[in-house]
Amino acid sequence: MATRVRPSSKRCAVIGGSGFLGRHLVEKLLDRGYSVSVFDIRQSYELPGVTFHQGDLCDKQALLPALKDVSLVFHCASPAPASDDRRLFERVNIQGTRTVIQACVDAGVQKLVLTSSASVVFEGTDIKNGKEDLPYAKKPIDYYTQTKIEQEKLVLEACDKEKGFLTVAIRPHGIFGPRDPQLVPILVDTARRGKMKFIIGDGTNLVDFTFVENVVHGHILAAERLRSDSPSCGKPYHITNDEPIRFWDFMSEVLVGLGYAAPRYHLPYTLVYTLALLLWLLALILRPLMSFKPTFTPMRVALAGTHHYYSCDRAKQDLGYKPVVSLKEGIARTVQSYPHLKQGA
Ligand SMILES: NC(=O)C1=CN([C@@H]2O[C@H](COP(=O)(O)OP(=O)(O)OC[C@H]3O[C@@H](n4cnc5c(N)ncnc54)[C@H](O)[C@@H]3O)[C@@H](O)[C@H]2O)C=CC1
Ligand SMILES: CC(C)CCC[C@@H](C)[C@H]1CC[C@H]2C3=C(CC[C@]12C)[C@@]1(C)CCC(=O)C[C@@H]1CC3
Repeated sequence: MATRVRPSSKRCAVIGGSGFLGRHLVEKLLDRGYSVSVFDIRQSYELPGVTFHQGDLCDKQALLPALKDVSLVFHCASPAPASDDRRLFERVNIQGTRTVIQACVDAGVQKLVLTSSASVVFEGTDIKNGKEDLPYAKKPIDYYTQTKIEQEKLVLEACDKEKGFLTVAIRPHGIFGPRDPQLVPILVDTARRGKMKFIIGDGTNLVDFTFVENVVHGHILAAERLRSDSPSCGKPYHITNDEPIRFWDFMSEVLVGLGYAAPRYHLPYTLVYTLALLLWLLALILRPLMSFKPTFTPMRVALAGTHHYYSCDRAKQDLGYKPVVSLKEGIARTVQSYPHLKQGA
């Protein structure tokens, strides 16, 4: 009888490995002695120990070679939230994730770790110390979040101990750090256009921002602790810095660190949210004629003006998680990594 060769436990694949989080994850996996296969629609770097496979994750035939002899897969690919493209999110995050699961099963992969998002429970209203048992948002704030919910459900429901296919989801929030293409660049662009003078609301709302290395640490712990007898099978885990900070203090620290002025003047939350909603509707109506992207989208205003921070107690208890980089150090390292975004550069 032919015996199936069990893939090496030190060989893994990172789908979305060319992205911000994906690349940090790949670098840490290499440090820890893994050999890594990256699957992404684009290739953004080269590293010894990494094999690149370029393709669309919606294509199972393209995925399979990247999963050959791999026992562990990290799925951290997604279209950028700012694209606000419903069809693209549905195709990649929902149908594509079904394809990823099928490809993993066909290739004999034993563990799948999904990068979900803490936003799957966020509806635009306050969440204080939210735990994983909060229900999924019934009215998600955008298409991105809507499809991240469906994606997480698909991955967690696919966990099958009998068949030896184990899954877990990590829910980070507000990832920042060197090479982030989103948070700091958008913030600096807004400041350079003179639009970062205002604080939305009273400025006291607490939010989680998570240094990328802590997110990576959470993913690796989840993967290494995932066994058929572990409590994490088929479960989601919040991974944050565990240091909620006032949204506007975080923005101010980054801006001041890069030489820009901190926002000072207050605007009422409801007024800004209503204006953002009207602008978003206008952009939607005018889309066939012209394209414009408002900076203050309803999603960003909701994120900037409400409390939303999450408890990591479950990750601490089941995974032994503890942040490895403090918020203070994370901000300092991030600011230092963007010399080209400094005022006057
Ligand atoms: N950045 C943040 O604050 C947060 C991000 N997340 C999640 O973390 C994950 C990683 O996000 P980032 O690194 O920030 O984004 P990113 O945009 O830097 O990386 C995503 C990667 O996915 C790839 N990708 C997109 N569509 C693909 C497709 N059809 N086939 C193959 N590859 C494809 C992109 O090329 C890119 O390299 C995503 O799943 C995102 O939803 C969750 C919470 C917060
Ligand atoms: C213009 C300013 C009011 C805001 C500038 C900063 C924002 C670009 C970021 C502040 C919070 C960030 C965030 C995300 C993207 C970037 C911000 C809106 C996510 C939506 C990324 C994807 C997720 O899963 C959740 C994140 C929440 C926080």
